[in-house]
Amino acid sequence: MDSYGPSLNRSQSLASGLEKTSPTWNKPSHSRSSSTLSSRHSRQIIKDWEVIDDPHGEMHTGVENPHDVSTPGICEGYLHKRRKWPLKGWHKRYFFLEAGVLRYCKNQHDVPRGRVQGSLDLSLAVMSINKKSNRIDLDAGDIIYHMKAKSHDLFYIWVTKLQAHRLYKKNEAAHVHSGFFCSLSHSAGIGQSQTNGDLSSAGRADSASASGVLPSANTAVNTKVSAWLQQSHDPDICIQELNRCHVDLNELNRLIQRLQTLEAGQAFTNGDLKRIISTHNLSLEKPKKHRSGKIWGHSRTLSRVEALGMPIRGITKSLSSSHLSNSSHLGTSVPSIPDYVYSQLCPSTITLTPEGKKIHQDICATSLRVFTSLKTVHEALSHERQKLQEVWGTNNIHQSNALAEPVDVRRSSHRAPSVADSAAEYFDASDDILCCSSEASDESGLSDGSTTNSEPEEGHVSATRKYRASISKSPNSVIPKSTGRRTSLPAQCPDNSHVGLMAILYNNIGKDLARVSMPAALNEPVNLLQRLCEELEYSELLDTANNTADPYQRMVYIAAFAISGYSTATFRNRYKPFNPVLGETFECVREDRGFRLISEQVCHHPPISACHADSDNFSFWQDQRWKNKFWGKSLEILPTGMVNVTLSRYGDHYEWNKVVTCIHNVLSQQRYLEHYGEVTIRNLKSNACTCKITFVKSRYWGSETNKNEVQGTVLDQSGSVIHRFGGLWHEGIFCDTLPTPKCVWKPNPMPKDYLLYYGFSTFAMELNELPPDLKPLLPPTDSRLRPDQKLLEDGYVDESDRKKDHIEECQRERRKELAKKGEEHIPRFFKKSKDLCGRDVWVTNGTYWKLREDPGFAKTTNITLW
Ligand SMILES: CC(C)CCC[C@@H](C)[C@H]1CC[C@H]2[C@@H]3CC=C4C[C@@H](O)CC[C@]4(C)[C@H]3CC[C@]12C
Repeated sequence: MDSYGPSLNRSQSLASGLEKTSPTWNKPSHSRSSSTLSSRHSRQIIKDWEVIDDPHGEMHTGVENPHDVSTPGICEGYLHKRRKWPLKGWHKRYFFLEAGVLRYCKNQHDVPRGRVQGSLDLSLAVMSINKKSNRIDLDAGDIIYHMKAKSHDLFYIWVTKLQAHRLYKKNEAAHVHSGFFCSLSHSAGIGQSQTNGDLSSAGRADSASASGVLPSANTAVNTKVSAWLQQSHDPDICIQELNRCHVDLNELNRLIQRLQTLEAGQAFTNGDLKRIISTHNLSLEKPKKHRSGKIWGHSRTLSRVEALGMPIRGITKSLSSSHLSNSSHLGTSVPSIPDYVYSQLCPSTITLTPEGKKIHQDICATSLRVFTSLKTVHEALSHERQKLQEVWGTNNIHQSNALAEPVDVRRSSHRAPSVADSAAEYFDASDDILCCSSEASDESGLSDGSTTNSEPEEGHVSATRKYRASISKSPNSVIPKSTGRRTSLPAQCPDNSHVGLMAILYNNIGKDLARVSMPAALNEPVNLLQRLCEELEYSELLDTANNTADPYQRMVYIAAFAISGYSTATFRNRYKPFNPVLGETFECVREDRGFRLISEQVCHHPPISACHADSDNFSFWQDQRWKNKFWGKSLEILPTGMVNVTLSRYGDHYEWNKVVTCIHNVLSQQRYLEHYGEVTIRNLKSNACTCKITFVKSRYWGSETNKNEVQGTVLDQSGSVIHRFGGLWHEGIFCDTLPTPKCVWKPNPMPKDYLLYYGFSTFAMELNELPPDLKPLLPPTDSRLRPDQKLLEDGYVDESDRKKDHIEECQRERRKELAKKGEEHIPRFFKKSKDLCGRDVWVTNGTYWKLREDPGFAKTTNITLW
């Protein structure tokens, strides 16, 4: 098995499909950069990985069927697919590629039975390949497939096929969109004349609403939208371009038909070979000898060639291998195509007589024209989309907050794409964004399962449905009594939709997100130290656990606590917490909840935040660091380090891992968060029971109700299930095996207008509050005293940005100073230690609260951070 981490380490440029060298990727030394991308079409290789772009200069024109010139042939066969968690490794899956959609089944026989395990729309996917290990990764935002071919020749064929299908699917999407737009324009009376149809706004709005495109109920919106339509010239551009396209496509059709009539028989080029591969239906499985002679999956392809009874002209085995070996980007030496695949390549397409060559050139030129037209249409539509959004946004304040809405009311990627959505998706997918890891070598077991589509056991979905129904029947948690703390932030969150996230992510490929400086407009006014504290929002579950005599029931409450920590993410995908500077601290004293917490940024490289909380009932500590992997469309956060809880009454010491958090569609407006993976909770002081919690990865085609699903079991020493519970990490957890079945946890109601205030819960809002009587007690390193964060909280985004730059600059200076002296930063309130398994951990050194009381931080020597 090849390693996972290095595969994601990608760092140079590549000319995929095109025989040219593209500019080398330059990573700026300073992480903060708003510069545009060095080259939109640059391709990158980090280590052995390459991001495969669409072959812009080269059209894959299928010539098999002149009436359907652009449909690439089917491709099917076994590939290895990275296993779902919790198991590592690979399993063999039968893949079936047709009309731009890749589906897979457990085996070949499941295909005709329709037992599809997963499917991925290639037009939405960023494709990365590793030719050394024959690996292909597809990231479609919602779904990521990691695949491996068993030989280099099959790898070559699959990549060629996938490329062709992706291009096909994208073009198809563009056609659908332009067709849609045309019909919209036609129904609005613009007509074919291409003159600026002088339409009354009422006419346009009426026809649009009649076709159900615009919400007819909202007349204010309709009026705005019709005003927008009136100003728009882009629809006319689209119509002109599409007419041009139509003419060109007719020409293409004619050329291809002529080409087909010509005889094959001459040498062919790499381009030909790729084209042939793209065009044909291929079954990549070795035909097995079968009594009836009928083999599923081959009958269609092999029998066609056989039925034609054609001698293989034009291609000879030796030729094919020599040509393959020159192949532009798939490898220095590509082995010959296996016989059983080779025999499926119909030779009639290799028509390269001089006349054939000329036709071929014409086809390419015409295809390019079509491509350019479609690009123009696409740009025009994107522009229209933006305008439509603006109009919509001014009418609907929540529109701008749509991102932060609960996942189950959003998920636009799961409905049929709208014109606007698809245009954005198309744009996203055609950008060269590479997949990378913040770590050079990452063997993290967590990441292993994280990116595959989980295939929950049968019954999972129905169990969650039941849990969900029970949760909704359970009373809401009592609204917490007034604590005298603030109930709102001083200022609303800024609009950050203009910030060029793509350039930032590009420029910081391979870096820890926790070290990447972003414009303050992307930040939320809490930092990662404070977010650690947020995990204690439902600390009452630990209090309950400490008052529960039965060890199995106790475990249920510990599990509910572990899950509750993830619920803060529900409305928080638009802003990033501030990165604490080295030596920054944060304290949180909650008399009302009976705990106090301290946290400190203990290490900068890698960034590590440590925390420790105490109460009469429990202690809670963890040191958090995470790696991030950028797959082109999604950003995975892989936390390392364990969470620890001890309970005073029973002396239990629970320890558990964290799951992966994935920010899907990170660059687009369809961004959403998902947690997935398995948590194991162990009690290090007793073997009586363990707990397994599964954060189920949602299925792309699943119903909205299986999003954010969590299921868990408490097991006794022998592995028997003692308790079962489940629900959704943003809605609550129900346990039906307790003496009285009940909802063990439900999130607190959100404060008023929470979407306008970063999606913060009341608890989150209180974190950065600085009451006057607290100020003199804090060390000057406390996050509440950090001026940039405060400025942002108060709504001064530009000032915050400048201050942030300054603070980061100061941190760099301090680091240089230390390095000059050959010294290392020593954290003030935490020390490095080893846990029972020998892992490095950061634990409290017990000095914070003592110093705070005596002599008080005003009288100690403190470092100046800002
Ligand atoms: C680029 C920006 C604007 C996109 C937003 C990024 C946000 C959503 C990311 C950045 C850092 C991320 C956090 C980093 C670490 C953890 C700890 C983990 O155990 C739970 C998820 C959690 C708490 C992440 C939630 C999502 C997060 C807040």
